[in-house]
Amino acid sequence: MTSGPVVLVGAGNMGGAMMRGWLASGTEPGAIIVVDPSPAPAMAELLKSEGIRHCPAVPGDVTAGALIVAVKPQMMGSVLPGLKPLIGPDTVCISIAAGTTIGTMARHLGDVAIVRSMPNMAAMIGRGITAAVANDRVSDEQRSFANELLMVTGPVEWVETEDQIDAVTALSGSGPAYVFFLVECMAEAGRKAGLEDAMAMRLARATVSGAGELLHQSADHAAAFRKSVTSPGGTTAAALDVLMRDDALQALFDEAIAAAKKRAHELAEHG
Ligand SMILES: NC(=O)C1=CN([C@@H]2O[C@H](COP(=O)(O)OP(=O)(O)OC[C@H]3O[C@@H](n4cnc5c(N)ncnc54)[C@H](O)[C@@H]3O)[C@@H](O)[C@H]2O)C=CC1
Ligand SMILES: O=C(O)[C@@H]1CCC=N1
Repeated sequence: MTSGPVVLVGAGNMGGAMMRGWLASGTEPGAIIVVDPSPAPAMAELLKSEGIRHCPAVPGDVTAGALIVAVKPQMMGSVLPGLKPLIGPDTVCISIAAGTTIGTMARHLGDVAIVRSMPNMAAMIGRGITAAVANDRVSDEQRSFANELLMVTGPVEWVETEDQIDAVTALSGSGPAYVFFLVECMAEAGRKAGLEDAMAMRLARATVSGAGELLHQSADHAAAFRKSVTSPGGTTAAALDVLMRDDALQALFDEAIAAAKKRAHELAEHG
């Protein structure tokens, strides 16, 4: 099954992160083929320097061992039909696109082995988290091959239903953006509290990345960390009283994640 090359369709931010992960984990450049009509200059340079075959259009002489589709969701409908020639009886097709369902992929690609996955942007530094679901055409061997290809950007969680992938998209797929916005909000609040702009941003960034690193390095519950920052009657308690009042922040997150999940369903409908 692994005899065919790994064909990456779309070498942008996410596809590029995966490709760099494959190279770092020892995949031979000759075992990778990239299909992308307009890769960014840095990516085009990397393909050249690594000696990775770059095809601006789908090649006619390749049967993929794994086919990884990493184009924008809105492109999926126009890109998928052209990928059929890359698929042989043993190919496992892996999508990382938000929203596009296994059903939509099968409509374009045929009754083939399909894994729908959702990584996140921290894949770019090998610190992502990916969830994946497989259709019933995926063999154990194909599933472990897919797992190997996905885990180069961080841990992989396998879920049972596609509905869960939409929830994953809303939580961890889009999640880095919520954290970046949190940094922006904290910095702005710090500025209003009297700090100079750039310093407020430096403090907010370092706070969020440091807290993230604590979570990364320890298995302790987030609530346990929160409690150890919070002295009774102290400054943190005063701030948390505001953030937790009437479940304010929780209610906002409930609404935000439900909106993202709904959007994933809408993207699926337009697939
Ligand atoms: N950016 C993120 O944080 C995350 C993105 N995703 C998913 O990953 C997918 C890709 O997103 P990004 O990497 O951010 O997008 P991107 O815009 O950085 O990359 C897309 C790439 O596809 C290429 N492309 C365009 N038309 C093509 C075609 N016909 N054939 C082959 N390649 C083509 C573009 O040249 C570009 O290099 C999306 O479906 C998105 O839902 C999933 C998780 C996180
Ligand atoms: O915003 C999006 O649609 C994609 C999916 C997860 C992160 N970015």
